[in-house]
Amino acid sequence: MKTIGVLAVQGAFIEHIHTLNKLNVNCVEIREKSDLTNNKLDGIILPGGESTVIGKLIRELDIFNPLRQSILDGLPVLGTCAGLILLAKDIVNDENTYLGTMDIKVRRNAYGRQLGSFNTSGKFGSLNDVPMTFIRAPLIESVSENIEILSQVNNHIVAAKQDNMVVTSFHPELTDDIRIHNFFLDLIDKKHNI
Ligand SMILES: NC(=O)CC[C@H](N)C(=O)O
Repeated sequence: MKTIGVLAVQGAFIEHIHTLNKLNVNCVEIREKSDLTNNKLDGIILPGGESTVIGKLIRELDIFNPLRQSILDGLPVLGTCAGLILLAKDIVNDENTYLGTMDIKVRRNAYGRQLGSFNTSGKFGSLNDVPMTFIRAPLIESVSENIEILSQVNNHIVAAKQDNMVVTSFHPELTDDIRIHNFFLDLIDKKHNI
């Protein structure tokens, strides 16, 4: 059985755990450094929430360096919403970057206040009609050529993959649809070559 860590310092981590519980995997909440170092993780999920807060907390809790190194070493990671922002190498409207492991340029809160939250559905890779919940979501403004675009909504990139890293600007954990989490588990099985 796979062991999946879920970064659990702030944000919508419990919803990811509820989804993973439907998928017959062992879940570990990552709240401190030892949770990362004492468990043999097959993958990790960085949830939505507030990227500035999560970014600050992982530094304070000493999670930042081992987490970043594990991702650079190939640990499969699914970053949703704030998790996507944490992984981006370039954040156009934030003076900081956080883990900075993925070759994407993102804009935080890209839909503005009026359209801050909405639901839609769309294609994700080979999957159709995937429900997507956007909450003050970031957009991927540009990607380098080593990135596979998995989903676009209204001509905006909302999901992408680079090697061991998959990101969505929406929240797959806030719907009953388990296919994106399954996609992530498949990615782990196939050693990133989907
Ligand atoms: N739902 C979310 O994760 C929103 C992300 C948030 N706007 C941020 O910048 O961190």
